[in-house]
Amino acid sequence: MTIVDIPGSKSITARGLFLAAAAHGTTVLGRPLRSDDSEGFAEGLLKLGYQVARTDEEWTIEGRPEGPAVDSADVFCRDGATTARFLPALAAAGHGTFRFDASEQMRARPLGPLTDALLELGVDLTFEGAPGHHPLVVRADGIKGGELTLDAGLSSQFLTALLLVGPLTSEGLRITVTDLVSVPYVEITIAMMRRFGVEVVRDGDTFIVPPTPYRACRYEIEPDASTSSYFFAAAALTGDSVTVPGLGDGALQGDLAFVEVLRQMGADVQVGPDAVTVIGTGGLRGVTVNMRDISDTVPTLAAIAPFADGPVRIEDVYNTRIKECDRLAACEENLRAMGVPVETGRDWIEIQPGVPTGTLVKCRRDHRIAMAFSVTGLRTPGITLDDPGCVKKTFPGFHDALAALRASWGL
Ligand SMILES: O=C(O)C1=C[C@@H](OP(=O)(O)O)[C@@H](O)[C@H](O)C1
Ligand SMILES: C=C(OP(=O)(O)O)C(=O)O
Repeated sequence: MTIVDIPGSKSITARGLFLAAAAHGTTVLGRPLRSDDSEGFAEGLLKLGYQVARTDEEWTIEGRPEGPAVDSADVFCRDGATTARFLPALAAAGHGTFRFDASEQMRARPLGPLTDALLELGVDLTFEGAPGHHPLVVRADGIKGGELTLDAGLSSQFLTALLLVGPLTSEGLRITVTDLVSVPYVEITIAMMRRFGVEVVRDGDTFIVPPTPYRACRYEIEPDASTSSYFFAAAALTGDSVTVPGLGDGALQGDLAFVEVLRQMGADVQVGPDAVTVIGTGGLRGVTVNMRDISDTVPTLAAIAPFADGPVRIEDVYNTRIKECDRLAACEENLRAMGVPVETGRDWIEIQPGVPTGTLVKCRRDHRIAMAFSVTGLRTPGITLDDPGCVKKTFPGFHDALAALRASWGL
């Protein structure tokens, strides 16, 4: 049994930072993720004048329910969509002039449904370039609140940003969604808001957020379930076993459901109260799976799919085309380069059994493409990455962790 120490959840760290900044009192986040995305979020808060003290073990944040401590700031959100989508909402509830920009990759990703909602709420917001994209300037003067209709069919992060800012508005928010992807991420948001003292009421497609103040707390961040998927997949692929402590049946992250896909494919999966173990059983079955709720794990499944005894078909994942890269296209291109038969459509990919050959993986600056195809490399000699460093977005120590796993398995 190999125990793998997985760093903290990116999504929980980002929400923890937002909630801590918005709360009354001092919050301590235990075991936060230290990666480009989460450090970028923390740096953004610092730019907005919040106090954030970081050690490897915990981050301490002084809350400012009144909003940013500076009256102007220029925030660079790097590649992180949580930073780029959540922080403008936080700033809009304060007072001052705040500019947000992001990397070329993040500039290309959509923001429109969120910014339309903020405009509808009366926020003074302008785009320097293409409407609905970074860079943008928020001239903030508080948010009154009210009713909204939101299309969150491209990203649940639009809804999360509005839910998080809801309690900071003077009258609260009532948000009706016309479409919604990645639902488990919204559940993380609501559960964490509850820990910070705010109860969101859900009535069908409508989310009602009261103008209740957030209260600081001490919050322990669980290991990242999406990151864990590479190690669980590695076990399923090689016939070895991996245990991730700190993730269990009470985990908040929907991406833990990836282990259920591995179970369907034949792996032995044990989900206990404080740990999850995946044991490979020597073969993988083909599967058809809807991954709308867990789309960050699509590349992980695609990367082990050629080793299954039948086709692996992944459905309902259009929005993986607007992540760090077009992930369906990236998976298709790399699998094809390995000689694996693969087809894609607007929102699906189907991979046939095959024997992948070594190739230079084109990562498209996407950490998940790099990490996923590194797992293929456990069974395929000669897999190299054109951009190994891009893993820093969520797991700078990934290559060392995978090397340690290889060593413990004698691979
Ligand atoms: O809210 C979050 O923390 C996230 C939501 C998901 O995005 P979408 O809602 O855009 O699918 C996920 O892919 C992303 O990595 C993190
Ligand atoms: C899509 C991702 O990140 P984000 O949308 O938060 O940039 C991811 O981490 O796979």
